[in-house]
Amino acid sequence: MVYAVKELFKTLQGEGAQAGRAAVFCRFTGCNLWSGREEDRDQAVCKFCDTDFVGTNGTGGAKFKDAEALALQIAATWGDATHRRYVVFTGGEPLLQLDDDLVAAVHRHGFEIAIETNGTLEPPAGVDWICVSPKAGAPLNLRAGSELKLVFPQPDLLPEALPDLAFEHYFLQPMDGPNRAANTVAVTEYCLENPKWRLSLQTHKMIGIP
Ligand SMILES: C[S@@+](CC[C@H](N)C(=O)[O-])C[C@H]1O[C@@H](n2cnc3c(N)ncnc32)[C@H](O)[C@@H]1O
Ligand SMILES: Nc1nc2[nH]cc(C(=O)O)c2c(=O)[nH]1
Ligand code: SF4
Ligand SMILES: [Mg+2]
Repeated sequence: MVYAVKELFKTLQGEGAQAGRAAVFCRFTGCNLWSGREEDRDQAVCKFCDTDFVGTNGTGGAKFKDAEALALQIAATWGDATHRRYVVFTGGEPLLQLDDDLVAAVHRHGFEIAIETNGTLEPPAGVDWICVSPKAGAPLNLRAGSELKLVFPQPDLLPEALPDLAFEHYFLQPMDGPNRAANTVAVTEYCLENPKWRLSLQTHKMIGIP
């Protein structure tokens, strides 16, 4: 199939349990919880998104004609190092496009595969690291994985209201926007009282990398 990619770049994973690790980020175009247009934000299921995922005009963005073409570009973006090759599929919502063919192609190129997903859709088999970030008002269908990363606060999706889940790690990430400082204080207090949860900061924003 053809894959629509907004941007493709190498950086450090900024968030969650893999923070600090070198990774190629493949940001797919499109999401099932928001059109990406500012005029639709108020009506969207997910209203706080910090990301432009519309079109294919970002750094390294393009339409790729098949899985091998995209895997080759991911490998070229990573460079020569053969050790700890890591790709993060994000978006937008990556599970609208990530399929068995692409998983197989990037595995053939020696990559571990991570996804950042809103948890509404099932992933293909073989994904090595699954980060689920549930959204208030959207179905949480993916209830197990490597890490749960809940953006906080979402008044209609508080941590204590989550159903039974089976993740290896549980993170709260302060919602970025006008209240980021207050949200960071609130997450800190929540983690102090509820040690199941850990603070995830968006460290890439702190150091000015993508
Ligand atoms: C842009 S989303 C793309 C992947 C997927 N659609 C999802 O929501 O998980 C990547 C990550 O950024 C988080 N995120 C989005 N907007 C944010 C904000 N304003 N503050 C903090 N985290 C945010 C999401 O919850 C998710 O964990
Ligand atoms: N450095 C960096 N780390 C990230 N972790 C998750 C991101 C995302 O937008 O999915 C992201 C991102 O956009 N940049
Ligand atoms: S689900 Fe993810 S990509 Fe979609 S609007 Fe929300 S944060 Fe953004
Ligand atoms: Mg981001």
